[in-house]
Amino acid sequence: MSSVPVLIRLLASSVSVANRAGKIVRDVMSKGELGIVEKGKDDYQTEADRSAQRCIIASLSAQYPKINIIGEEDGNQIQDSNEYLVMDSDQEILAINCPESLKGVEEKDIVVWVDPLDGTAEYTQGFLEHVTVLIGISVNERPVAGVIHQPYYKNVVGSDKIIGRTIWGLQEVGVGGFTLAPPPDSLVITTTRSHSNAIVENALQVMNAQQILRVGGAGYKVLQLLEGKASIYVFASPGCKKWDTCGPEAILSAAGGKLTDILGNHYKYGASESRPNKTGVLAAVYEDLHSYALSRIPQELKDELAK
Ligand SMILES: Nc1ncnc2c1ncn2[C@@H]1O[C@H](COP(=O)(O)O)[C@@H](O)[C@H]1OP(=O)(O)O
Ligand SMILES: [Mg+2]
Ligand SMILES: [Mg+2]
Ligand SMILES: [Mg+2]
Repeated sequence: MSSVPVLIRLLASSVSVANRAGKIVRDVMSKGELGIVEKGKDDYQTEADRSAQRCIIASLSAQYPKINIIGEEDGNQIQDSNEYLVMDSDQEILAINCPESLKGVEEKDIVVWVDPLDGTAEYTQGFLEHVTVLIGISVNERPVAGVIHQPYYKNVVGSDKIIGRTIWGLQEVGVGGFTLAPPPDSLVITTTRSHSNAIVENALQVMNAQQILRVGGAGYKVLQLLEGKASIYVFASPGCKKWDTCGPEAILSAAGGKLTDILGNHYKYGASESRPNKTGVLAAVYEDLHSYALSRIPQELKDELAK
């Protein structure tokens, strides 16, 4: 067990803890007491965000004390979180052959970005399939592994109905938990449904898209790219933060895709980086779609966001 490199063990633990966090998200909803707190304009937190984060951070920090773990929500009372401790590891991930380049990674080299519930606005409004739990693992400022868990995904396996699924990605290994599909035949853009503004709309208009999907969450939109439901994810606004993109970017790049800001630059995921992704999000599985979108965005709009 201890011969398994820490990065693989951490990804295996992240898959297990994301599953548990997803159950917490469902349980809070079915109890019906969301405990909504307004953090800012169009920015909410619920009991599900708080409890899921406590579960993830308590579980990972108990097992990996030297890793820097950064979560979206404030105020983690780790001391009374024992009921939430998840010490399991996903066996399929544990069996992965670690890429040579990641074998020597130590706990102190790793920064983990946690979004316990991505798509909080949609969660409170009943768009439950948009909700995800995101765990992003970065090394040397780059996302190398990640997990997107969908607590409300409906699966039918034989005669059994299974709720929830977990998607993972690891640099140089690939992705799992779903089937990668080619992009749609026509240009389909996916974007925000709850954080739009004039600049966001301007960046959509110039794309000449056949269809614009307005859905919640960075995790869900990246999944739409991976499953061939959308061609490009365009969000020309500063609202997303490092925990929104670290996990999804890791999975997208493990699948050969690309996530950048709207200027085409990669975000860095070191612990001292500022939290907001100030210059927006542009993502696609295919390089030509990403560069098409990049070429369509007017320079004035890029300058406006980069200001
Ligand atoms: N203006 C904003 N204020 C707070 N969070 C934002 C904002 N814009 C985006 N986000 C975060 O980025 C995610 C993706 O954005 P969108 O759904 O608008 O495309 C949101 O679900 C939200 O994450 P979270 O729900 O975890 O707070
Ligand atoms: Mg939030
Ligand atoms: Mg989020
Ligand atoms: Mg969140």
